[in-house]
Amino acid sequence: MKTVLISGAGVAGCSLAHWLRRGGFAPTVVERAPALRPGGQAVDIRGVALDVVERMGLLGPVRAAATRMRGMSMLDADGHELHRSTEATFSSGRLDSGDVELLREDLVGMLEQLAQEQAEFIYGDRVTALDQDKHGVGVEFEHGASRTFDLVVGADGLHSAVRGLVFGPEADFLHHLGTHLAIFSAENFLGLDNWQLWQRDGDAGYGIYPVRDNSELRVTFGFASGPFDPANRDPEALRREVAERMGALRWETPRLLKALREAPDFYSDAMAQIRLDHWSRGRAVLLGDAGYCASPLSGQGTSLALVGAYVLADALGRTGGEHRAAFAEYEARLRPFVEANQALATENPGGPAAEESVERAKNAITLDV
Ligand SMILES: Cc1cc2nc3c(=O)[nH]c(=O)nc-3n(C[C@H](O)[C@H](O)[C@H](O)COP(=O)(O)OP(=O)(O)OC[C@H]3O[C@@H](n4cnc5c(N)ncnc54)[C@H](O)[C@@H]3O)c2cc1C
Repeated sequence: MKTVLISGAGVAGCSLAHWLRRGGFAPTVVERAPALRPGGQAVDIRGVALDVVERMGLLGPVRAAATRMRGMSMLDADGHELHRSTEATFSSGRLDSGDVELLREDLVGMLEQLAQEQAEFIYGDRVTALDQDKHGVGVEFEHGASRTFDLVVGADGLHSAVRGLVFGPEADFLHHLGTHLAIFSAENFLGLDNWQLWQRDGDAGYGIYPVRDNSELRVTFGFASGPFDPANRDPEALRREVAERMGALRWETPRLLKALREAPDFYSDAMAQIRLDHWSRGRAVLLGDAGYCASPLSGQGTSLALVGAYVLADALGRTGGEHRAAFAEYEARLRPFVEANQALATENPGGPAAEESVERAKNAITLDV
């Protein structure tokens, strides 16, 4: 049985572990965090990605966990309502579309549970060195003993370590989109009932919505920023920087600042895309945000990860694990889909992509060849 090391237990890594096991491979997932990572806002599953979820047997649970937003209000800098909509929200698009929006942590929990039954999971460790030859890939870990695998997959997100080890420095592939995001939870002190608030104040603003039956809020704070310095990724330094930027805003900022300081699930990153000419080198291949992050602005990062995992496992299965042929097929099938979805983030700077573009992009691939 061919062995595959997957770096990263996010949407991409957990999905791939499931599909590889079903295809007769032996996957091992190594995740840097000590346990499943909570936090983040809601993510969207759209178009072809819903078919993938259905083939995993998860469409029912995913729909049951979907957010139930009724609409949204846009606010001015002092919190006065400028406009409201019961047809669409910024986070999920049209409310009558059939697409699913759910909390990232709920989706990853379901995917991890499915994969856990079949794959080896190692938490609290990470790859530190890779050494490929024609027989396999020698892998060194920060804590565990060295091992050899037939293949290695980098599914370790925007700042992928596997990409760094195999392809080179992040700065060569990361395209900053000019904004930085921070996401954290708060009590529902605004009394929101399945209703989103979006507020803009100059080049910064909040997106706020209630989750878990309105029992808590997830707050997104976005602000214009220069290119992200990958070296400066200490979470507490980021939290201080975010607090400083939030301090310039009016409205509910004092209470939001208190929530930011106390939040156990603070997450922050640059809005950026990853673009590479090739997603594989030898026995190593990239998947999801690690290889082709489209940024939260596209609304399609989760769907790309789900579809990418399916296509990669399918290609490996049909080539009997012959990685050169499989990686070439994976890339040929997936690249047009990736490009159509990355374009959603840049088509209308400062606002959402056109509905027709989203419809086209979310279905720009067929699962069966
Ligand atoms: C905590 C968190 C919150 C997020 N919140 C949002 C959100 O609110 N909205 C949104 O649109 N997108 C969010 N994202 C990004 C979104 O999940 C992805 O764009 C999308 O789901 C694609 O998933 P992925 O599996 O490729 O990458 P990710 O979801 O980023 O998963 C990558 C995984 O790899 C792990 N990892 C990182 N480095 C290493 C390493 N060196 N070794 C081992 N493991 C490693 C990470 O801990 C993570 O579990 C979030 C990501 C994270 C990690």
